[in-house]
Amino acid sequence: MAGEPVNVNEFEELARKVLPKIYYDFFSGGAEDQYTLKENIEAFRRITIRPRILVDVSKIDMSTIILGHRTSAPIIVAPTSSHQLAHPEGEVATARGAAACNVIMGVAFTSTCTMEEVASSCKAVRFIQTFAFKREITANMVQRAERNGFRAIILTADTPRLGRKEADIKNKMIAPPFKNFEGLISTEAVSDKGSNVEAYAAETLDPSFCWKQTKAIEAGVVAGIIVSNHGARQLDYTPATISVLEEVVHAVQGKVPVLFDGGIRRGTDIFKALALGAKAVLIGRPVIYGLAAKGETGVKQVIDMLKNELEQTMALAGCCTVDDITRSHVNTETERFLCRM
Ligand SMILES: Cc1cc2nc3c(=O)[nH]c(=O)nc-3n(C[C@H](O)[C@H](O)[C@H](O)COP(=O)(O)O)c2cc1C
Ligand SMILES: CCCCCCC(=O)C(=O)O
Repeated sequence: MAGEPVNVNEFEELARKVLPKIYYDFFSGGAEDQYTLKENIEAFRRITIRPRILVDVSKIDMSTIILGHRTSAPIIVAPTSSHQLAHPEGEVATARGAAACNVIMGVAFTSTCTMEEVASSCKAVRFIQTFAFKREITANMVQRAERNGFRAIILTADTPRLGRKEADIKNKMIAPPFKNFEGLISTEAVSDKGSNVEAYAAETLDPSFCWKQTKAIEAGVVAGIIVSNHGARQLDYTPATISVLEEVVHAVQGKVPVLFDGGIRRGTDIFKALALGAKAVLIGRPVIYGLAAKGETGVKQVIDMLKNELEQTMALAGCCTVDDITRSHVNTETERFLCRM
């Protein structure tokens, strides 16, 4: 690629060049056959946009309110682990990039900078992500989240154990120290069976956690739902997230906002997800590729790129605000098929 990257896919190319193969494989890979990984991207290509023309689009406003926080666009940085494997400044640089773009930063508990380091690095609105960890780890995380001004807790519910990422197993992927666990478990977790990320998981996750224990839902403390398949890193052959988004939106009946992630690489993808009912989207790998390529600047450039592309899509589709984006602005494959019958 000659010159500066002009889209997210070109940022991935840059990241692939600068990262050691073992880390590029870790960030880019999915579970087993990687069917779902490809589908997360391909399913977006099967959705087409139905623009409105001759609309006054001289002013486009992408801003929105997510769980009470006004942001510049319906974009959130997805919680992803191990940012220092992409760049020495790790999650601190990512959070600063998010803050510069005025979007929400999702921080994984399995980050390489501590929650405290991220919190003191910038003014980004921050959400902390947790797995169903053993109780003492969860209690510690909640107390620190409150103390450090995290505004929401994202509970990742699809990980009673870790998905099988075969590249990591072959590469004998070594997890970096996940510093938030310091004092809670041995951060020297090791395994002789390939990826030691699995050793971390085995030591910290509570696989018995189930619906019986999720009193939170009954108590009404669930403020939102994220439609996600973990970037296709857990159970392979689950459907592309964009293909099930609408079904979830219907089931939720507007009781809480529905957020979305998986395979967003273009502003048109964000537009499609909003048209199918998402309040906002989370972006995982593209942010990591920006971080790997250029640190904080790269994170900002990736988010700005997606914002610019969304703005362009809205203008060309005749939508001045995110609320103007409706279900009738997209056609799914099923609808096109039915039209032909
Ligand atoms: C390298 C990597 C690490 C991730 N780590 C976590 C994690 O620690 N916790 C979590 O809930 N999700 C994690 N995810 C899933 C993301 O939150 C998100 O669902 C996914 O990246 C969205 O798909 P995308 O990468 O296509 O945007 C991770 C994803 C990637 C690619
Ligand atoms: C308890 C360690 C788990 C790390 C998982 C990171 C992750 O969700 C992913 O790589 O995907």
